[in-house]
Amino acid sequence: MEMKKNSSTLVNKNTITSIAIGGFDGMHVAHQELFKNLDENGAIVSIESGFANLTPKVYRQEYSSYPIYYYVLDNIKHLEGDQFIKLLNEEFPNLKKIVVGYDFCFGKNRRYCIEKLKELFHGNVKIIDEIKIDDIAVHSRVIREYLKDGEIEIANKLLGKEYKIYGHQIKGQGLGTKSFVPTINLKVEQFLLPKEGVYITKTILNEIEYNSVTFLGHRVTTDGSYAVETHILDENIINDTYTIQIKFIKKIRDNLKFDSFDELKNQIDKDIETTKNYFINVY
Ligand SMILES: Cc1cc2nc3c(=O)[nH]c(=O)nc-3n(C[C@H](O)[C@H](O)[C@H](O)COP(=O)(O)O)c2cc1C
Ligand SMILES: Nc1ncnc2c1ncn2[C@@H]1O[C@H](COP(=O)(O)OP(=O)(O)OP(=O)(O)O)[C@@H](O)[C@H]1O
Repeated sequence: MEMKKNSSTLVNKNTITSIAIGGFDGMHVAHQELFKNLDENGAIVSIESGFANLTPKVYRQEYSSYPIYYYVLDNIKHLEGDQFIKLLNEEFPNLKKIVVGYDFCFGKNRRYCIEKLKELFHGNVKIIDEIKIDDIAVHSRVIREYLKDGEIEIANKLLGKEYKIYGHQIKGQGLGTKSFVPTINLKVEQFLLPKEGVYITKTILNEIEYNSVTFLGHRVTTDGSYAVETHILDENIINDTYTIQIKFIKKIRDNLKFDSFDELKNQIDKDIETTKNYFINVY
């Protein structure tokens, strides 16, 4: 069967001797634990469901030095167990070891799981027990729920890093500089956005990381439209970069509707103070 592989991956598949298999959205702590069990000729086999929104496909390689090969779930989900293993052996002719988690299942109707994998693959099968942090099982779906609740600190713990999104600059209402504070307005695609509210963040422009405070949500006080806006602290940035990255650190408050621009301005000033104090105390 014709398989789509990551065109940016230049490693010859004949050299690969071990693989980790899964969805790998988030490249979280448990995923990293799987990767630790790969040898130096290891690779990541990423099965694309089309729903990844923590680390959408093109952003995933950043989080591992092992080459990632992508397979579209729809192209392989009809396979019987032996056909799936045959495919892996054909794709990676020198495959000696497969690393998966305790809940890994594959093939038609996910009918085949760990025992079948051990039976069908003639090599080393390494199973990773369920990884938990502070008694919370680490899974992409669990991390998504924490982000949707604005629980960034827990999400980041499970991710093993600060949750980061990519976006590009768009024009805002033009109100910020005039009435409030200057902000960079972003258009974000593919990434899950945390709950509406105000967050302590870091913003990366041209590979330089700045302390920042970010609002995301419907601008209920002004035009009501959905916005992602970041204010860089203590810097007068003329931003000419197309790609902007935002790392989320902590939620300060919910999105609020104010009766006047003055009240919103006061609150934004307080948010900036809160953020500055955070960076002074933590870094
Ligand atoms: C730190 C910060 C907090 C904000 N909080 C709110 C808020 O609680 N409610 C709201 O409607 N808009 C909030 N905003 C968005 C402002 O309404 C927005 O910056 C203003 O409309 C200017 O938009 P513009 O950059 O498109 O001109 C906030 C903006 C910042 C930078
Ligand atoms: N907490 C965990 N402990 C051990 N292995 C895990 C854990 N989470 C995922 N894995 C393993 O990592 C690989 C990638 O799986 P997958 O991307 O589906 O993980 P997930 O985070 O559980 O995703 P989802 O929440 O969407 O099910 C699989 O082999 C899976 O068994």
